[in-house]
Amino acid sequence: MATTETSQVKRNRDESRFVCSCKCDRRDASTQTDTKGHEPRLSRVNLFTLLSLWMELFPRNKSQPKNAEQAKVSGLVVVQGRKVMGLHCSSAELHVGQVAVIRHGPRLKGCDLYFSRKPCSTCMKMIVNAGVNRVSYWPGDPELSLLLLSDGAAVDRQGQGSSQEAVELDAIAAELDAQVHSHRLPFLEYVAHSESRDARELFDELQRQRSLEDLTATFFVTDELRHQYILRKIGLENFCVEPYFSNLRKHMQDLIKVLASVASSVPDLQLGYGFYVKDLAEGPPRASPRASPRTSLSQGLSQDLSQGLSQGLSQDVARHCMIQAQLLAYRTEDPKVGVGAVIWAEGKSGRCDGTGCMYLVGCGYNGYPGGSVCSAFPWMGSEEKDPRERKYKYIIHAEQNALIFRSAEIKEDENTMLFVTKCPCDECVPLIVGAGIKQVYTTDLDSGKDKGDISYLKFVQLQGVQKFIWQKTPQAEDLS
Ligand SMILES: O=c1ccn([C@H]2C[C@H](O)[C@@H](COP(=O)(O)OP(=O)(O)OP(=O)(O)O)O2)c(=O)[nH]1
Repeated sequence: MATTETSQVKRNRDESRFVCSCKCDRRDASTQTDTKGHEPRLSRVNLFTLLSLWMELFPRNKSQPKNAEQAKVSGLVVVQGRKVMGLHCSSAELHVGQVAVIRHGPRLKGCDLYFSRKPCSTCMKMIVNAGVNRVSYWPGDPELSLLLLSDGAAVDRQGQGSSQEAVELDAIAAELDAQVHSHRLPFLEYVAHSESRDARELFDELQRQRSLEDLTATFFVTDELRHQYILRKIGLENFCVEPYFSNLRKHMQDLIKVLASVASSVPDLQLGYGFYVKDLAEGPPRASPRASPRTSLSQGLSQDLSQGLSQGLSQDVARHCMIQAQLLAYRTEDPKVGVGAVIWAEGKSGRCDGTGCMYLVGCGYNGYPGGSVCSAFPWMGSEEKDPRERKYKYIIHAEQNALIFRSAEIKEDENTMLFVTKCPCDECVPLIVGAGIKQVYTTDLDSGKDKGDISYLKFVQLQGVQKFIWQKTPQAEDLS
């Protein structure tokens, strides 16, 4: 197994990074910021770490029985090279490591796995034997929780680390969190159009605060002694030493803050917004606010599809997927606007995953061609007079990258759904239709605009693909 972590941990356990990824490509090596006055961006490692934490929170059917061993739900991101192969979470019956083995089997060879909790030794032995390149996990309470044990005796041999195991966290650029909240965030921008300033600020603060409290309670071990105890038990005793311990906790808190800001940038249903078929005159919205994820996802869907209709996802699943896309947008290489896209499909089988029968098809963000040096490309927008200095001909759109780097084929008889943080432009609409995507979840803020280099005219006329547009719920609309 090609990993040089043991020596690198020592060299890199400094203020900026705990473990250096020795396989970074040229651009990835720049981590949080780019060279041309770009806004700070998330590093690859931080993106995958945040996605794994977020996957742990995939909306689950509340009536599902608890895992018999009381294992904590975990999230997982499977990455091969530049491609995200899967986003998973554990189910009532299976740990997320088992889900990975079932879903990917031999395809795990050479992959990097990002877990939201240190997996148990049973999962770890299978994963390592599959030939993975690296297993990275969030250094909090592990899957087999040590916080649940009254006498402190670990039931699992948590400390038995393999050489592929690593904790990978990059320092967050100081401005990133502020930027996450001030950036042209499409969903908050929509709110800004429709609410008074006071309502907006209150709204914003409420969401963010609530989100931060919930995420901290889930992912952070507030008590330092407990945290040190956990680190020792899971084989990370080196991180208990200062200044590494404080740095580690600071990195963890910074990442949780970013996740809270991103999550609160897609306000939830309680605040009166959701994804609905746009023209309310067409009848009641098809995405039901109260439907549980699995009921609206799986029941009767193929039947509905054969009639050319689908109910749409439950609001909490749709919002969850949009936040995945919003996280991806923070890897953008466009200095002005980050766009993220994820494509999920609803399979006919494979319910072992905590995501039910939903599986990831692909994901992407807007950026310059892979493997290139982005400073070689023009990066100005429409404000630049010289067309040769504008970015539009070079940047690959989020939807395009999601299709190019997809890890699964799009099947005609399945419901395939695109979640994209910006209204698809005229370059992307034909790709969406041609690829066989059946539903698009997005915002239509740009819809109908023609900016010359880029236009957004085709989406309005798009037929045969259901459009779920982020807007006020019909109930909130009635009240206003
Ligand atoms: O379907 C789409 C449409 C656009 N983009 C990306 C490509 C490009 O990186 C950016 C262009 O965004 P916009 O249309 O907002 O242009 P701008 O020049 O950034 O902003 P402005 O509206 O000020 O002209 O968005 C996508 O990824 N997918």
